[in-house]
Amino acid sequence: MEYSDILFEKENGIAIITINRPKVLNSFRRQTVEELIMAFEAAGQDPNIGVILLTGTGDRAFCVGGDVKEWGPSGYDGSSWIDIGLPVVRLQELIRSVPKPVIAVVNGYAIGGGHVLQVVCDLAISSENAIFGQAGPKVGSFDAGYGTAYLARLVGERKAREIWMLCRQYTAEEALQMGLINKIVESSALMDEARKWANEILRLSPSALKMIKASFNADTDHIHGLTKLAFGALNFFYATPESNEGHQAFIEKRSPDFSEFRDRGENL
Ligand SMILES: CC(C)(COP(=O)(O)OP(=O)(O)OC[C@H]1O[C@@H](n2cnc3c(N)ncnc32)[C@H](O)[C@@H]1OP(=O)(O)O)[C@@H](O)C(=O)NCCC(=O)NCCSC(=O)c1cc(O)c2ccccc2c1O
Repeated sequence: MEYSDILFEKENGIAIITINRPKVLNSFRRQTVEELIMAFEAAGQDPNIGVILLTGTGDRAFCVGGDVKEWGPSGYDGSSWIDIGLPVVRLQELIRSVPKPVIAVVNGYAIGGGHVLQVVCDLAISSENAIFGQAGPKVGSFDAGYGTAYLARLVGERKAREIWMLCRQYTAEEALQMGLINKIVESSALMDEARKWANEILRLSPSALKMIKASFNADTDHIHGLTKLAFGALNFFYATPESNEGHQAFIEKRSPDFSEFRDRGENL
C-alpha cells in the first residue's frame, strides 16, 4: 500500500503510524484521514502487531487538526451537504476499537482535531516542548463528542470547559498535571521512551489487554452517539457565514470578528 500523507512502519511487533505533512504542521485533509483509517485497520488486523504508536513528522507538531487551507465554502474536498469530507468520526472510533493499545507520541503541537486524536488514544507520552489545546471556536469549527465528553473524563468538567471555552494553549507540564498525558520526556528521547513502553506492553497477554481496553471503552462508548450528532451539526455549521468568518480569518492571518453571530437566546 502506497501512502502520501502518512508513514506506516512495522518493527518487532510495533506499528508506527506517522502523520507526514510537516509543512502544514501535520494538519489533516481527507486523504490523510483515509490513510490513517487504512493504517489503523491494517495494524489492527495484523497478528504480528501488539501495539500501535501514533505520531507526527518533525519536532514542531504531532497534529494541528483539520487543514484549514483545504477547507472550501461548505467543507472539505469531496464534501456534500451530508458529508463534510473528513471521516474523522470513523478514525476516532477506530483508534478506540482497535484491539491493541494505541500510544500517542506527542512531539510538538497537539491542537484542534490533533488534540482530540491524542485524547482518544489509550496512552500519551509527550516531549517537553509539546503544546496542547483546542482551536475550533477560533476558526469556526468544533470537534465535539469524544473531543468534549471524553476529554472531561480525562481532565474533569471544569478543565475541559476551560480548554474549549478559552482555546488557550497548555504546556506539557500543565497537560501532565491535569491528567491529559502519562509522561513527559526530552524531545531527543521521545521515540526511545515510546518503544520502551511498547516493548513492556508486548510482554503482556494480548487477549487480556484487548478485554481491558474493551472494558474501559464500554464505560464511555455512548459518547460515540454524541460524536456522530456533533459532526452532523458541524456539517451544517460549515456552510454558515459564521464558520466561514473563522476559517477566512485564519487564512488572511487576522483575528476573526464573530460579534454579529451572538445568540439571541430564542431557545432558552
Ligand atoms: C498551531 C499553531 C498555534 C502554530 O503557530 P505557529 O506560530 O508556531 O506556526 P504558524 O501559525 O506560522 O504555522 C506554520 C504553518 O503551518 C500552517 N498551519 C498551521 N495550522 C494549520 C492548519 N490547521 N491548517 C493548515 N495550515 C496550518 C500555517 O498557516 C503556517 O503556514 P504558512 O504558509 O503561513 O507558513 C497555529 O498554526 C494555529 O493556531 N493553527 C491553526 C490550528 C487550527 O485552527 N486547527 C484546526 C481546528 S478545526 C479542526 O481541527 C477540525 C477537526 C476535525 O476533526 C474536523 C472534522 C471534520 C471537519 C472539520 C474538522 C476540523 O476543522
